Amino acid sequence: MSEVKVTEVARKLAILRQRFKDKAQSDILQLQRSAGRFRGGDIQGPDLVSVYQSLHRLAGSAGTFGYGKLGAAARALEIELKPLIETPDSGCRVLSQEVVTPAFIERVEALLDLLMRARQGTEPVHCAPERVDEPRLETKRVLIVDPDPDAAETVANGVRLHGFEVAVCGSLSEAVHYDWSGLASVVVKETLLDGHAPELNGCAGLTPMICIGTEDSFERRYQFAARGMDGFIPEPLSIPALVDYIERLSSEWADKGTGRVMIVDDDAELLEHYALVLEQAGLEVCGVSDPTRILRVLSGFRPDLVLMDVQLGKFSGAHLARMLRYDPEWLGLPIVYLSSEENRESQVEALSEGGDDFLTKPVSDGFLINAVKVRCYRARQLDKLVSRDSLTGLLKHGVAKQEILKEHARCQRMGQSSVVAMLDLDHFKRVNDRFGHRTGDVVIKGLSNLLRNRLRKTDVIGRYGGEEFVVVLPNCAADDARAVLQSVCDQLAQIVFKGDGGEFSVTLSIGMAPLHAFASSEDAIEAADQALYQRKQAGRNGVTVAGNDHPPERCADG
Ligand SMILES: Nc1nc2c(ncn2[C@@H]2O[C@H](COP(=O)(O)OP(=O)(O)OP(=O)(O)O)[C@@H](O)[C@H]2O)c(=O)[nH]1
Repeated sequence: MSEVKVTEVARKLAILRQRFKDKAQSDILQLQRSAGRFRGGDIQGPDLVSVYQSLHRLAGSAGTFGYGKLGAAARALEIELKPLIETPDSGCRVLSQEVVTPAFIERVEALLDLLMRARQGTEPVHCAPERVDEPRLETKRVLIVDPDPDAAETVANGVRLHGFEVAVCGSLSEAVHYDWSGLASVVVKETLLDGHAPELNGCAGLTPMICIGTEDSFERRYQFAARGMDGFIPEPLSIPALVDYIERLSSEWADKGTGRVMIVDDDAELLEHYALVLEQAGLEVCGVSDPTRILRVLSGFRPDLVLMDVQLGKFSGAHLARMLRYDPEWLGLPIVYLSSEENRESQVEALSEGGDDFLTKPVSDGFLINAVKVRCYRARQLDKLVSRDSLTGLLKHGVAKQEILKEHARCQRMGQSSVVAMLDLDHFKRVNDRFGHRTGDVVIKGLSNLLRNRLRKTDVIGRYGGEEFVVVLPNCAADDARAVLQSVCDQLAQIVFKGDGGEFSVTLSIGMAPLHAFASSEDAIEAADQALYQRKQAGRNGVTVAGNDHPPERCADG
């Protein structure tokens, strides 16, 4: 996040803090009026309830805005008052004499002092956003650090064929001056890690670092881990295996820093505060203050996680959580209550209705960021397990078809053009027969990685069957799609794979069709499949567009 943006966030947080202070002051004045009545022996049930609610609000929010002592004092009073609120009228009258003592009333009156003292700066206030510099990854650029320029260039060329931009450095001191932001990985030759490697101090956590080396032993691996390496890959180096490693690490890292969070809280200042803090840490946030809008917002925003207050005016967060689970689509959605409820029994009760966890208010900004990121990360990993193919990480057949259906509907609605394409590796059976199934798997992963890197983030890429893939290029004219898909064929053909029986390369056949031009997504897929069949008939290795009158040019059969 830029300095300007950090200052802007700090400015907004300061405004929120002032709003909280004004509101808290009027709440506390109200509390003092009630305390005055209590002193005169006028202790009424409704008055007690409203005092309890004000204390509860202060206890939950004051800490977040930097008034820790005020929050703690309100919390202590709230806890003492709670049994009174839960006791029937007759018992309440007896109990109130024991609880609402002169000392209790004095403590209520002293709340204003705690608010004012903080204003005069006698209470340290930690309200500025805690800066959390997260690595923001684009999985496109790789830095190779190897003192041997020829070896470095060979690796770089291999990795480039998989769709990455690659830069090369000869030493760590040169590497640390390179811009690491947005790197998918830094690949380091093992010899550079012998000795102290002080250049790497402070680099851990910036971007995934992978070591390549000849000696694969416990001692060596441990040494690399101590130097901050996130991965190790032994030589002789297989470029597809290295690319696969880079893909895996960079996708894990990218997931760690991101997430979509929906916050449901009827306290406007708190809601805005949480949203600013989380957005500043790189999360996408959608705030909902009116619980009746939850379902509508959920469908549009599709969060990884919901943070929900337990009491939202007349609505109970626990009931809302139960209601969300009516829809199978939201059965797996993690719901975390953000509440000042500390009582374990009440927490368990709320959890049993459909929530997954509790974060007790007030939470520090840093704790909130980490707690949310960890939960978003887990939710995304789980979602991947369900919707993604385990070998390639691409969308599974059914999920891909759903996405194509959605894109078809979008095209119809917006009048835009998109392209659907079916891709099939050529003579793949021969690869398996000659080099074995495991080598065949490396080829399938190689093509998946190439597709991920060559296509846009918004494109749909699915594994349709064994060695068959489907892609959708939204908002793309047929000529542009054809050029991109042809370049995928060309790049794949240049990649050299290694198997037990020697080196080899593979080719790819593609059939494509304009998604928007068909009445249904099924029809468009069928047309792309027919075009793929034509390409296979006409010699494979290339792209055929559905509906082209003349048969495709015949290519040399791979
Ligand atoms: N290694 C590996 N092979 C697979 C996987 N899924 C399917 N296959 C293999 O892919 C091959 C597909 O062979 P065919 O359908 O005959 O097609 P082909 O040999 O690619 O020939 P053309 O498509 O006509 O060019 C079969 O040998 C399958 O076993 C997989 O996950 N891993």
